[in-house]
Amino acid sequence: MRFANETPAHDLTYSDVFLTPQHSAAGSRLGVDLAVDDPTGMQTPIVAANMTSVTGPRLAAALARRGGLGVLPQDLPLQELDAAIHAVKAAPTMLDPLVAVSAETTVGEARRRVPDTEGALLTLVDSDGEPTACIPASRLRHVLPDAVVGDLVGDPVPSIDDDDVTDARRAFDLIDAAGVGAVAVRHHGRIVGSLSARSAVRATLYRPAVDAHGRLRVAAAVGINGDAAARARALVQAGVDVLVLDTAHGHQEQMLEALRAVSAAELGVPIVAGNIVTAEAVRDLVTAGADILKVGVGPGAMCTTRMMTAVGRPQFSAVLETAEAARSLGARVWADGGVRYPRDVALALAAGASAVMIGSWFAGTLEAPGEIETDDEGRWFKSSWGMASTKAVEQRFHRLDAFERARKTLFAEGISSSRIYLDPQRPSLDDLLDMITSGLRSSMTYAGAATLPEFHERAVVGVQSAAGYEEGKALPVSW
Ligand SMILES: NC(=O)C1=CN([C@@H]2O[C@H](COP(=O)(O)OP(=O)(O)OC[C@H]3O[C@@H](n4cnc5c(N)ncnc54)[C@H](OP(=O)(O)O)[C@@H]3O)[C@@H](O)[C@H]2O)C=CC1
Ligand SMILES: Nc1nc2c(ncn2[C@@H]2O[C@H](COP(=O)(O)O)[C@@H](O)[C@H]2O)c(=O)[nH]1
Ligand SMILES: [K+]
Repeated sequence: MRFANETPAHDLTYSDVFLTPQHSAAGSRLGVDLAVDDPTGMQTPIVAANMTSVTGPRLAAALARRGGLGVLPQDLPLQELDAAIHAVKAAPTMLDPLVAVSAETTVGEARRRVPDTEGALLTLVDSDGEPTACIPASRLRHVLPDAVVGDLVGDPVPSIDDDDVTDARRAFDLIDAAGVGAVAVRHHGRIVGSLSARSAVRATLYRPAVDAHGRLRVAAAVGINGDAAARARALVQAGVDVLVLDTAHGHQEQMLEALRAVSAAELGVPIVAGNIVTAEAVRDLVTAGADILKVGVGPGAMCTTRMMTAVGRPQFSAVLETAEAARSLGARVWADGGVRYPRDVALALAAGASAVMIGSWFAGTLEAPGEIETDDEGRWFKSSWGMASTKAVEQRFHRLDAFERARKTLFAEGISSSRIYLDPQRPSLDDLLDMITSGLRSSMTYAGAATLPEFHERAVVGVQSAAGYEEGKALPVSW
């Protein structure tokens, strides 16, 4: 990447910069390869943050199915992490996962689990948990919320055989020929999943991130307090593919000790560590054993660090400088935090990040762990909070006595409660990924790049005024 004019004298963030179009030989946006240039096995450069309100097994599986990686948070007890890792490993790589409801489930509850969007299905299960029929979520439309799903079954949606699903194009044609948005998928007559026409299309655009056994990949975070190496070993034994050593101030002695210990354990998985924002921190953490650095102090949507401490660094410059330092040592960086538009993802990758970590944006999806709530105007939202907020600190240290817990909460550097609204047009993670990756694919062809390393090499970045940034926004009503 190079700047179009002289290298700026001060640090910049995403909205300060723009990409200039370059001569392109890339024929089509569909020909762009998004495979990730780091050792994690990702096929799409998107990581879901290790935040309790963002990444659980459902979101991690949904993201890995599209080539990205979910990082399970360090605050979960080991037993729960173990179950979450197993759930991701058991999840389908191609089919849509079943959302099971019983005949007694109320319509209100079913609607909160599967909103009425194109191709959305509910799967009715019997008392043994065995799927008996898939029905479209649209069937719950105009029905009172206290009715039960069992009374609405009627004709189930058509089904196809799982042999037909190995070829996504053929599966799409079968779904299309059936005249429905989605079908049930059967193996020897038993319902094993469902597939929407959109998912069949997506299967031709994304490659899942899978391990050597063809199972979806998943990462997990480890804090720096306690025996980090023992916890890391337990996680790898449970099946984790990538470890993320994570603390607010990654350039500290406790982190370096934890990194040395985890690295010495030779667990055979890539080690990500952070958060940092300087080239000096890159060198220290790589020397201690990090393969990838997690970069970003203060850009996060739930983060109050900059206002509390004045510490941090505008994210574009932080990524640019650390990525260069990391690449010179054979390491990589992930750009963590502050991503609000697809353009921010493109800019982080142009600056040299191998992947981009997203938190709050993904908290507002169907797949995020929280329940859907409804505000006074009927709009759907999910609750989110920062991992350094009073709420998170109280949860993390619930085992400490009240006095010690009170001392810890003094240092809160995050928001305890925020509402992340679901976009009614794009309520699922898949919808957001489509938006992000189509923006990115297009961005890459404007820069004349067919792969992410080429994008980093060829990108030319300009610096803009606030008015220049404002000009780029769409106008929903006339001016
Ligand atoms: N990217 C970002 O900008 C930030 C991210 N976070 C996220 O919040 C979560 C919790 O992280 P964290 O608060 O580090 O908790 P951890 O549980 O990981 O503990 C941090 C340890 O580092 C010590 N420490 C020393 N200086 C600092 C400092 N300036 N900030 C924080 N700890 C310090 C703490 O001791 P003691 O408590 O005694 O001081 C404690 O022992 C993580 O997921 C982290 O990524 C949090 C803040 C900023
Ligand atoms: N200073 C704080 N940073 C936090 C907190 N919780 C999470 N984070 C960081 O934000 C990113 C995600 O950024 P987003 O803009 O996509 O939401 C996450 O990975 C952490 O690094 C917090 O409480 N305080
Ligand atoms: K912030």
